[in-house]
Amino acid sequence: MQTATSTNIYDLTEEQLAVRDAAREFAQELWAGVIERDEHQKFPTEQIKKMGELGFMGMMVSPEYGGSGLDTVSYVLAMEEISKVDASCSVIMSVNNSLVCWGLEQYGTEEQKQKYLPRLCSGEIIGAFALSEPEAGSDATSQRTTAEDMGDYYLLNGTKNWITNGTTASVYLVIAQTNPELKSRGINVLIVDKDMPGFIQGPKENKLGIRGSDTCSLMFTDVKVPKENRIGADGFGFKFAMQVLAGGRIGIAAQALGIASGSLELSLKYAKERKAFGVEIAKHQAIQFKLADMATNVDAARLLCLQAATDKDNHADYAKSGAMAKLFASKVAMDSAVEAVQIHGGYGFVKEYHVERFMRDAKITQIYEGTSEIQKIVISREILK
Ligand SMILES: Cc1cc2nc3c(=O)[nH]c(=O)nc-3n(C[C@H](O)[C@H](O)[C@H](O)COP(=O)(O)OP(=O)(O)OC[C@H]3O[C@@H](n4cnc5c(N)ncnc54)[C@H](O)[C@@H]3O)c2cc1C
Repeated sequence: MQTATSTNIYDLTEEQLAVRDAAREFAQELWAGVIERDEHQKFPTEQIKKMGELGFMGMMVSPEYGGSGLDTVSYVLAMEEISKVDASCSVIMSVNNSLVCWGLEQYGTEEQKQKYLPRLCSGEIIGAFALSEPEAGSDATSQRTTAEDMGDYYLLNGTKNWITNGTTASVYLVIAQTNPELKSRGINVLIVDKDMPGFIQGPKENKLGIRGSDTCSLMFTDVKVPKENRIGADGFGFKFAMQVLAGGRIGIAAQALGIASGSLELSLKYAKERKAFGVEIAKHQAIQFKLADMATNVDAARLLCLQAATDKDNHADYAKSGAMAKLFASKVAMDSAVEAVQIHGGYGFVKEYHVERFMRDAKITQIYEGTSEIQKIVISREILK
C-alpha cells in the first residue's frame, strides 16, 4: 500500500530509506498474534528479542556500545512502521531507545555505558524510566520518592506509578528527591537493578490500549543504591528527566503517526473492497472526504515528526518542534483511528479488523510523556520567549 511515504519529500537518504524499508518488512511479522497479545495483555517477548537482533532497540546508540549508530530521522521512520502494526511493541522500543539508552549514552559514565548499553541494544535486557508517581504526573517536580545520601550509597524509598516495561525490565532509571530544600535541583537519577533488595514491582495494570506492553507500579523500601549508580552530578536528576523526555516525545509522536498511517492504510484497503449500494464505499464522497482528511493529516504529522527529528540530529533546539509533533500527531492518531472504525462500519467494531485496537491504542499518545495540555504549555513557553 503506497501512502505519501513513497514520495521522498523530505529528502531522505538512501540509508534512512533502507531503515524504513527494513522496519516495514519486519513489522509484517507483528501481525501474527497481535490480537491475542492485546486481548491477554501478553508481552511480545519473541518480537522484542527479534527487534533487538535487528538493531531496533538501540537505534541511536553508537556501535561502540552495541547500538546501530543511526540518526533520529531513521528512528522516527522505524517507529512509524512498527506502530502501524503494533503500538505495544513500539512503546517498548521507544522507552528503551529514547529514554533509557539515549539518557545513558548522553549522561552516563563510561562504566555505566559499558555495563548496560550493549545488552539494552541487543534486546537481551530491557530498560524502564521511572519518573511518575501516584501524586506526581504532569507536575513532575513534586517527587516524593526519596534518595537519602548515606555516604557510599543512596537509600531509596517511595513508589513510582505507570511504569512502561515495569515488570519486564532489568534496569530502571529512577528519579528521586535527595535534597527537598533545593526543590528540582535536589533531584537525582539512579540506575536501579531489578534484583536489588527492597525493590518490588506491582501487578500489571489492566489497560484500555497498548495492552501488550506492561505497565505497573514500582515500590522501593530501603533500597541501597551504590553512589556509582547515579547518572550525572548531584542534583542533575530533574534536568536529566526533562532532557530525555524532550527527545522521547519525538518517539511518541512517531508512534502516534504510525497509528494514524496504519488506520489510513487499512481504511483505504477496506474502502476499495467493501460494497454498499452497488458500489465500493470508496466511491461515496463522504468516505472519500474522510480518507482525504486522514491522508492530509498523516502527511502533516509526518512532516512535524521529521522536523523535530532533524532539529535533534542537527543539535538545534527541539523543545518546540518535539512538543508540536507530539501534540499534533497524537490528535491525528486519535481522529484517524476513530474515522477508520467508522469507515469499517460494524466490522470496525470487532477485533479481527484491527482498527478498534488502533482507536484504543491512540488515546495513550495524548497522555504519556507529557499530556497534550503539557505540550501546549511547552509550545507556548517557547513561542512567547
Ligand atoms: C500506559 C502508561 C504508560 C506510562 N509510562 C510511563 C513511564 O514509563 N514512566 C513514567 O515516568 N511515567 C509513565 N506514565 C505516566 C504518564 O506520563 C502520566 O500519566 C502523565 O504524565 C500524566 O500524569 P497524571 O496521570 O498524573 O495526570 P495529571 O498530571 O494528574 O493530569 C490530569 C489532567 O490534568 C491536566 N493538567 C495537569 N496539569 C495541568 C496544567 N498545569 N495545565 C493544564 N492542564 C493540566 C493534564 O493534562 C490531564 O489532562 C505512563 C502512563 C500510562 C497511562
